[in-house]
Amino acid sequence: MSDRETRCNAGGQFMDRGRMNQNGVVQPLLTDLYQITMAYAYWKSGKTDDHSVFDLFFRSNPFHGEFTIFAGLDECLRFLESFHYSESDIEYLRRTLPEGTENEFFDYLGDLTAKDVTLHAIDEGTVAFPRVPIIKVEGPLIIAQLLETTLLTLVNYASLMATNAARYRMVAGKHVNLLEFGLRRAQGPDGGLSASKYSYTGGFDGTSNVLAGKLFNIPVKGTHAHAYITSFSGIEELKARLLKHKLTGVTGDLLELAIKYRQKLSTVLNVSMEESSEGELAAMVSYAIAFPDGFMALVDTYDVKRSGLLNFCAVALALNDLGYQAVGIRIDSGDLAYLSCLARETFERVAERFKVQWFNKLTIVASNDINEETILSLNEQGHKIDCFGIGTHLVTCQRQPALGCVYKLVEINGQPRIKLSQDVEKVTMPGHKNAYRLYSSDGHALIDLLQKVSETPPEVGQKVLCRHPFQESKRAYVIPSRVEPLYKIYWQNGKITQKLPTLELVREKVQKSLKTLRNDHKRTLNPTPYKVSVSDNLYNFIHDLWLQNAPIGELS
Ligand SMILES: Nc1ncnc2c1ncn2[C@@H]1O[C@H](COP(=O)(O)OP(=O)(O)OP(=O)(O)O)[C@@H](O)[C@H]1O
Ligand SMILES: O=P(O)(O)OC[C@H]1O[C@H](OP(=O)(O)OP(=O)(O)O)[C@H](O)[C@@H]1O
Ligand SMILES: O=C(O)c1cccnc1
Ligand SMILES: [Mg+2]
Repeated sequence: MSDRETRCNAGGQFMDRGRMNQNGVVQPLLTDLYQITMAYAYWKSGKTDDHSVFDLFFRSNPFHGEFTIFAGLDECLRFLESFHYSESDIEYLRRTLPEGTENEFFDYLGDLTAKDVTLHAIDEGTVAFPRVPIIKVEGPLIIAQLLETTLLTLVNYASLMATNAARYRMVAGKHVNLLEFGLRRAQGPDGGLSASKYSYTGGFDGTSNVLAGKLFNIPVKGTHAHAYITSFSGIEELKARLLKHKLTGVTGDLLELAIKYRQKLSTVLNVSMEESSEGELAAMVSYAIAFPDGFMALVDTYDVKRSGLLNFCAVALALNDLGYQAVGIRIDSGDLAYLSCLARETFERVAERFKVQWFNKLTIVASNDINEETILSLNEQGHKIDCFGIGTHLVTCQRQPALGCVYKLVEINGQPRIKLSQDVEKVTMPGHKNAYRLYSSDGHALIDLLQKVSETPPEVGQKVLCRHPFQESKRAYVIPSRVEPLYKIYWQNGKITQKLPTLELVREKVQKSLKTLRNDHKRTLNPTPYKVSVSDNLYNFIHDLWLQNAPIGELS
């Protein structure tokens, strides 16, 4: 059994490499069968070592937006590092490929690694745009081809998720906490883990997913479910009601104190005690005893106004008598704008009436089918929510469930390759290219420029002609104030060649990179497209090759 298999089987799905964890499901057989059948045919036809260049790019931005956050590079590099068919992989392939597949091919596969491949990429966490390759893979045709599906699966969802999360962060603003609550609704366990990881990358503050917390060192956060409240039907069920004072250690009766405050509060808040739920009170008292320093309660099980807030404030005031400060509430149904304002007013009134200043700072968490539009609408209406717990729409990427990154051969043995299509958008940009981001004097990204690798890079202060790749009349001169070469070599000679950033640093990079984008590219409604251009030289090269390759029809 290989090293990989031992670790996967013994340690569960993830392998601890001392850095970020690698998903054990990511292995050479996590691919489409056609990669392996092509590999055999390449091998048979003597093409294994043809020097190839593949571009990995997407054709349009997700969510009707004009930017995409590139994520997943770290996992791609770990995949290259561990790329090796185990004995049982080879054994499986022998059984699976057609009879007559030559034995020597399997021996060849058994020795295959990614050491002869060079991978160029833009930095993980950077904003990226359609048609500009985010990864370029260069090396022997057979291995470069075999990497296609796995690299795509590692980049597509990661980038989609990070982009989605970044969009939620943009609409929610800097000061609101965003928690990912999506595991139960995600596309399976692996989708759930990736969602937690990449929503953190995109700008969320934490996740409810405990395994993601352990594996990726993401803050884990949460409240409790309605079941906790409904599991109590009255105060007589309370087995524990005593709590020691935080400072003096003197035991107090939390239930008795809460009942006393509940009575007073019913007048202050003008709600009747009879209408409120005693089961809910009992549940809150018991939860507060379990977590006196972290008391956070769900207040919408019966009625936020008539029951939840009254019971919460009663327990929080009782805790205060015993030297503790409650944390806050979660609202999971109803009109979140109205209820959050009501809760905040209630806390302010209680703070004043009972002289407990910290009540003003209680946290209000809102959840329940929240998406980008809900947050925008809540912002318009005015709300007092400090934290959104977001699940389904975030992790399933409701507005667009897939990013369409593709992996295309653009050069072989120094010869450019072009894939033609009736649809201009789908014509590939041939040849090995470099990409530069050109910035204006105010620090904003102006345009991305693709060139042939043989061309001299654009220079600061020098006028450069930037052309639309397919529309002849669209071109502009740009005098950049800064030129950023977008690619770095991340993998070469069998090694990762850059110091890889931690997840935390990638998360910071996302926000920094987004800052370089003008607001009109980032707005939700009808954002301005960011320009992606080619050099004059590349333009002519593409169009000459296009003409050479497009068959000439005959009319009769
Ligand atoms: N003030 C608001 N403005 C816009 N959308 C809101 C507002 N308050 C809540 N929402 C959203 O409206 C939807 C309400 O959903 P729904 O009617 O299914 O829930 P509910 O009846 O309040 O609660 P539940 O069915 O979970 O008990 C949710 O998607 C929620 O995020
Ligand atoms: O709404 P989301 O964005 O997916 O956020 C996560 C949801 O998960 C929980 O609901 P639960 O599974 O208890 O179901 P319910 O609230 O829909 O009844 C929680 O109370 C949130 O409502
Ligand atoms: O901790 C929570 O409040 C939570 C976690 C997952 C789903 N819904 C809510
Ligand atoms: Mg819900």
